[in-house]
Amino acid sequence: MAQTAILGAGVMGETLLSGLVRAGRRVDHLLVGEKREERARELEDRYGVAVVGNREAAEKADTIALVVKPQDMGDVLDEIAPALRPGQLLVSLAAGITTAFIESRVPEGVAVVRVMPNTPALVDEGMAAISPGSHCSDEHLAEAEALMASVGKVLRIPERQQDAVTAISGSGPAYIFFVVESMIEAGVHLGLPRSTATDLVVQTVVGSAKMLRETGTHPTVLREQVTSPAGTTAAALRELEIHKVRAAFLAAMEAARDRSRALAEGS
Ligand SMILES: NC(=O)C1=CN([C@@H]2O[C@H](COP(=O)(O)OP(=O)(O)OC[C@H]3O[C@@H](n4cnc5c(N)ncnc54)[C@H](O)[C@@H]3O)[C@@H](O)[C@H]2O)C=CC1
Ligand SMILES: O=C(O)[C@@H]1CCC=N1
Repeated sequence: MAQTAILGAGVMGETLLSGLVRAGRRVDHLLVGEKREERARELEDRYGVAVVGNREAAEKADTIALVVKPQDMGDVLDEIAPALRPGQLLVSLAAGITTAFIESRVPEGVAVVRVMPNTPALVDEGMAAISPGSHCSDEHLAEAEALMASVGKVLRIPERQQDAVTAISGSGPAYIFFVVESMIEAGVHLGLPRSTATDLVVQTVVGSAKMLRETGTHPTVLREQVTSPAGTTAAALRELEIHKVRAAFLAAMEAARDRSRALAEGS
């Protein structure tokens, strides 16, 4: 089977690595490039995977996942470019970085796919949006799709939508965790033990997400089903409207989209 390399094994790189291992990918078909020595040893111990230099990983692998921070992408591409050959596939998971930027730094004929993943991939419930670069065959795109499908759902989108997608599903888990934190704190203010509040909130979020997915019912309808006339939910939702939570989400996601665009310009 073809070799896959993961360059940058932080939060997202390890998430992808662990997902591929769970999905049955043989460890001797995987290579990791990781700058931090201690982190490299940790991954070798945990997965039995070979951690090698970026250049060696790029020489040996057919598919190379780039999972470093956007600010480190230029350096990594400059390091591996001399080892790359036409037909290899680069799959970038970095926010903001365009396929054009990557293509401009690697030999012609190297295929590039841009992906926006998210951390629920750690429990095989990831949401990844993928877009092909300009020299990417259907086979290359299918290969990138299969890579990400090992840790969740995959959607093919035009690259111009990637900044908006980053603001929704890429950063989205953080918004949900923020809501969860806020609800737990509120529960504590209402006098519940923290552990009770945590159990209540986590199961409520999981149950609500499952309803959305399994019933396919519009969220507005599901919300109305909970909202009795002159009841408790109506009282709570009025406060959320007064505090402009809907507008706050719009502003937050516009800021995330704009930040993704700025990352593309190297800031
Ligand atoms: N964490 C998240 O929720 C998401 C992250 N991403 C993207 O994934 C990428 C990685 O993000 P995280 O894993 O959160 O960051 P991280 O900081 O946890 O991991 C980056 C890793 O790359 C390593 N690294 C840096 N320079 C290197 C080099 N020259 N060679 C080899 N390794 C090198 C670092 O030591 C670190 O372990 C970013 O581009 C980010 O935009 C995308 C979607 C979600
Ligand atoms: O915050 C970030 O820049 C990365 C990209 C999407 C989620 N985390």
